[in-house]
Amino acid sequence: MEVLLESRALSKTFTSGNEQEYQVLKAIDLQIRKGEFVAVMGPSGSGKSTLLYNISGMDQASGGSVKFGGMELTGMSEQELSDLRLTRMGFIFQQIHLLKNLTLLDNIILTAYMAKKQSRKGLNDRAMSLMKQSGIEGLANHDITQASGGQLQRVAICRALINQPDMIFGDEPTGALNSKSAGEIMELLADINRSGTTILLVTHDVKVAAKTDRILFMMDGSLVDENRLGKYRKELDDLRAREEKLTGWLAGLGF
Ligand SMILES: Nc1ncnc2c1ncn2[C@@H]1O[C@H](COP(=O)(O)OP(=O)(O)OP(=O)(O)O)[C@@H](O)[C@H]1O
Repeated sequence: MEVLLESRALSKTFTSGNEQEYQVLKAIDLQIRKGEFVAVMGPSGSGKSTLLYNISGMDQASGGSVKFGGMELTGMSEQELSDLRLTRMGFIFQQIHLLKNLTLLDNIILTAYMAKKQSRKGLNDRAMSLMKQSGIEGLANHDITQASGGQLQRVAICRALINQPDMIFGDEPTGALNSKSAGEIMELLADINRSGTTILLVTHDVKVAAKTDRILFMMDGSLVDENRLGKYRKELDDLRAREEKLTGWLAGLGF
């Protein structure tokens, strides 16, 4: 499979208040292939979110290279990065960030509509079809006060998919949900992945990671190990066995 995202010797350094430099990412070499579903795990503060921001062009690396779809991100202007994120990437976070005075459907299409590249009718139709696929088509004209946390995360997933991105980045997308909703969101993401969208997400949750193909383990700014579980097949695979395999692996890494 073709490589979609690649980093080489990616580093990120922050400068603290007293001018001390603090290296959060240390020479990260990473390859994500088209169609993969990858999770990043590791201790708090190990640099997982920073990695996600730097490989998706939300933040600028301090050194090394990041290529997405063959294009070098380091050195792109803010406008170029913003266009790339809007047209080829989708983002989902623990905090959902929806606007309260809009309907859920309008929340889904807002950013794509502001980019003025697609008609309102085309966006509405696509948003409705995504809402249907996500099991929330009945909520199109509701606002954020009329939906549960799990339903709002589905809205955020529809928003992330509105421009048919090549890749979705998720930072703890199930972190604020109860375990039932988290499981359902992961089933939805697994379906989206099966239909071709590459996904990378950061998670602390073994149950979440067990539904991905490959789990990277990050420690102190470096990727130190990975576990290839292979694609999760809902009807055939024993999810409990995948979770146990991961739990044993993580325990071996001291996590
Ligand atoms: N903008 C910033 N300025 C300064 N330091 C930062 C900044 N962003 C992150 N850091 C520091 O970088 C380190 C890694 O943070 P990061 O959020 O990437 O870790 P994480 O593995 O995602 O943690 P968690 O699991 O707790 O979310 C932390 O020590 C954090 O304080």
